Amino acid sequence: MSDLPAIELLRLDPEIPVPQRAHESDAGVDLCSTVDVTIEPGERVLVGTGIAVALPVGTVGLIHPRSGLAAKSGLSVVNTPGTIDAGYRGEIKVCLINHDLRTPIDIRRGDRIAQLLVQRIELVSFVEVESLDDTSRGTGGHGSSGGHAILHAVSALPEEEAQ
Ligand SMILES: O=c1ccn([C@H]2C[C@H](O)[C@@H](COP(=O)(O)OP(=O)(O)OP(=O)(O)O)O2)c(=O)[nH]1
Ligand SMILES: [Mg+2]
Repeated sequence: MSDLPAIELLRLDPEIPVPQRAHESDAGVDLCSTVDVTIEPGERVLVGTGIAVALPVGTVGLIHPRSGLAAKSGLSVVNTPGTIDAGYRGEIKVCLINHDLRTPIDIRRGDRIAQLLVQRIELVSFVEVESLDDTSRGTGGHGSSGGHAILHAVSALPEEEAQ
């Protein structure tokens, strides 16, 4: 499916399965927790996956949350997407967070907690200049083009409540 060579993968914890795609065209392979842990509402915890990889130079590994767990329980990844550098040979770890306001999340050893995507990247260089070219966007950002749901919600309120 990819013209990259198969990526060397080390199981640091032999009981953890080799990461798999749930379906052959899925973007990510699922990563499992090596530990049992309970994440309290609003808390975060760094969890090992028992996996190390040797990514080819010119690629990056990205750690994404799993949408099912996010929707059902509020589980996410603090630094989503996590960046796995091509030169990194340590254990892939996932910084999980419980976004639910009330309910703790129980993670069991072997649970699929996140997914690893591998993407090609450009190892660009940067050159310092005195000024940048003109564009239609210019320096506008952070909502300069409008159309934000929160603004619609506020403007839909009766005038005294919107103050
Ligand atoms: O979710 C993640 C993110 C990173 N890493 C590992 C692989 C990555 O190559 C290394 C460094 O990650 P990053 O550059 O995001 O962290 P940093 O805080 O900048 O650390 P460093 O100074 O080591 O680059 O940590 C993980 O295992 N999981
Ligand atoms: Mg870094």
